[in-house]
Amino acid sequence: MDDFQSAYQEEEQRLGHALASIDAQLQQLRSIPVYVGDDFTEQTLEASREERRRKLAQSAQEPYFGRLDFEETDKELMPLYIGKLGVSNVDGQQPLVIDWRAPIASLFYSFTGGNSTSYEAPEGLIEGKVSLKRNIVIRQRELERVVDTFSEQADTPVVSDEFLVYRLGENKDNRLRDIVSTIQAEQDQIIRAMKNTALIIQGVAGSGKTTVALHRLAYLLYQYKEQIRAERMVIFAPNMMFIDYISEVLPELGVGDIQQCTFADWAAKVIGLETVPSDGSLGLRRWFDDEARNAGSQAEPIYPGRYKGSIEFKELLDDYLLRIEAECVPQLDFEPWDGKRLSRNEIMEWFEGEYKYYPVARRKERVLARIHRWVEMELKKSPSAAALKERKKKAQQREKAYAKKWPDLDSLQLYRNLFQVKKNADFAVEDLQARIPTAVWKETKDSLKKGNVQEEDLAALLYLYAGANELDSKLTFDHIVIDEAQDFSPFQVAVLDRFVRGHSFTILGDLSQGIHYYKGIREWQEMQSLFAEEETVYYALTRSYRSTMEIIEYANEVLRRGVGTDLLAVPVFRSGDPVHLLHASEENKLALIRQGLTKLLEGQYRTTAILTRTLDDAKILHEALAAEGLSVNLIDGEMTQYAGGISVLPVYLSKGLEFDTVIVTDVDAEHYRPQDAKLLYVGCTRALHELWLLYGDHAPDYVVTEV
Ligand SMILES: Nc1ncnc2c1ncn2[C@@H]1O[C@H](COP(=O)(O)OP(=O)(O)OP(=O)(O)O)[C@@H](O)[C@H]1O
Repeated sequence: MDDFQSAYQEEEQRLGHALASIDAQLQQLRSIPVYVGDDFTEQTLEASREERRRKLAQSAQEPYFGRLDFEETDKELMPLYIGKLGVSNVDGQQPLVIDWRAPIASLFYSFTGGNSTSYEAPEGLIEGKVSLKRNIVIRQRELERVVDTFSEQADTPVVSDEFLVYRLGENKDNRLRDIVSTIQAEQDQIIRAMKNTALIIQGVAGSGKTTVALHRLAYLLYQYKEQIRAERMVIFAPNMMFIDYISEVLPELGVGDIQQCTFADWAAKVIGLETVPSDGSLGLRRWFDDEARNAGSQAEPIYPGRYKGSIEFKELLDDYLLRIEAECVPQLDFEPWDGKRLSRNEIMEWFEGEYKYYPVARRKERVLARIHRWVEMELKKSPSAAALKERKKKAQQREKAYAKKWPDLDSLQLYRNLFQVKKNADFAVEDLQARIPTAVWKETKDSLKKGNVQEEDLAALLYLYAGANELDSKLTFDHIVIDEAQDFSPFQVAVLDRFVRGHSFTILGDLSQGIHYYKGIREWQEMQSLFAEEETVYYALTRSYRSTMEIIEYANEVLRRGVGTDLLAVPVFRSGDPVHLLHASEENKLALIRQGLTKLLEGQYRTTAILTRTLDDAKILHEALAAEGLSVNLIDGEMTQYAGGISVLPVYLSKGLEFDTVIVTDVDAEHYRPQDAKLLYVGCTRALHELWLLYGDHAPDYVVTEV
């Protein structure tokens, strides 16, 4: 019997033993009648039994995916079996399967060869030696595959990528999946990083940023179970379709209830806007489809979105908030009835003294309540019942009138005041206005006048809200994930920092995919500088797991030529077809697209994207393909679900997604301007196995047409 056969047999036996133990525990739990009564203690016990039943039933299908033989210094060698959920043996004394998030399981991911290794446990650093790292595929209780990625016995004992490459070669369906069995060391480091840190992650396309962020949430919930709750964690994602695309990973990891939304949806809810400002799809269209808007301009223009997302604007609002506080109390005494007076000085004393540490809207509320109490005390001193009645009536009217003299501290009203939308401003703002670029000021004022709030105004509105009001604990988070963070502004992150405890952020993105030039960041330093040095850690992920080597090398060349960046992806050694570079004309375009669809139509692949430059192009192509009898989905930015199969979409909406094959159409100078290299890079890097590029007569300089 060779080594492989004996390993397989050994694992088959061990699997039988593990399944028998899990089945026995499950049976025992199922034999306990389900409690349906009203006793609270019994209900709690029943809930925990139900949770165990659910977990054991899940483990009974695929109990583990890896084995690590670890010999702790001066202790016996222990084969550790690692799975998505931890399971003890029948008597509950020994671990049968170790949860992938447990400290010791980190060895499975961080071990990269060598004689000694260590891991961080709650009791300190544990040292020892690894003699075997084995990947085990179990599907529906059957052992399918055993691959040793490290063995001390091997001739060249190094950790190999064999299993990873096997996994990456699989076809994907229309959902992102968990990667617990193949998390790489550099990804593991991010997943297990300390909770109270603002992690900033620059990761090349396909480096697993989104996936890693989702695994990190599962890890944090496991590691800090006493301190955090799933409902108080949030993922900010670019659109609802993307949220649908990632929706299976967390349930696969046994995690539910984490909030997932766009920043605009969440912000509009907090501020109480009736409609969510149109983001993305409309804004993007205007920008990407309007060639004229950029033509010829060399210097960077002032983009209102960049300005309103800047720390400079935040600082202006800090000054504005100080002004609001200083000018909030009306310049008059309060007279509940003739002859009785509460001076403004006294009112100011309350406002500035006792209530000083409350946010201004709360202070206003407190002061008005105090005035009301003062009135009631004074009323008691009335000389007669008739006088009391008369005074009471007057006081009621005057209290109302006096309250109206106070400014409206609703954040939208404050913002409108800053842009002088109202005739009689509550606060003097001329000096502040002078600091806002005129074009931005005018555009914003016009838009607010029409009753419109734009997406780029949301950070400021939230900031005014958070500055003026006491934040309800229901509004604050235990952890915030920001995906595609290169399209976020520093101000957005700064304002989110007000809504999270301990700067607990996972901020991920890729500057090479920063296609929303009019609002995103240019350097990660713009985000890092928001935090003190000890509050933030920066990681760079450079290995790309999604695409074949051929695709990554091609996409890298686009970046090298078009952007001159050094943020290039390093491929995992997985080879596939050369990139299909085809000259296309209006006449043969559909025929070439059909060629690119072959494997999907034959059932070998499950997803193909045809990427156009604009939404209008996508609509036209969608119609043409549908007329040929193909079943094609048009993705237009308004969709909330991603169905897989053949999709036609503008390239800018493909961000974050991936497809077995990608066909990029219209790659010519008319559709791709010199500044669109990043956009093309995004398109190319969506492909897992095949990339087809249909270029026209005049391809931009950054497009290689021969390989
Ligand atoms: N360690 C890993 N093992 C197996 N697959 C992995 C691993 N890391 C990432 N992947 C796969 O690589 C692909 C890309 O992952 P993901 O979408 O999370 O990357 P990303 O960095 O967010 O990409 P992009 O910025 O290009 O949208 C996914 O199919 C994911 O399953």
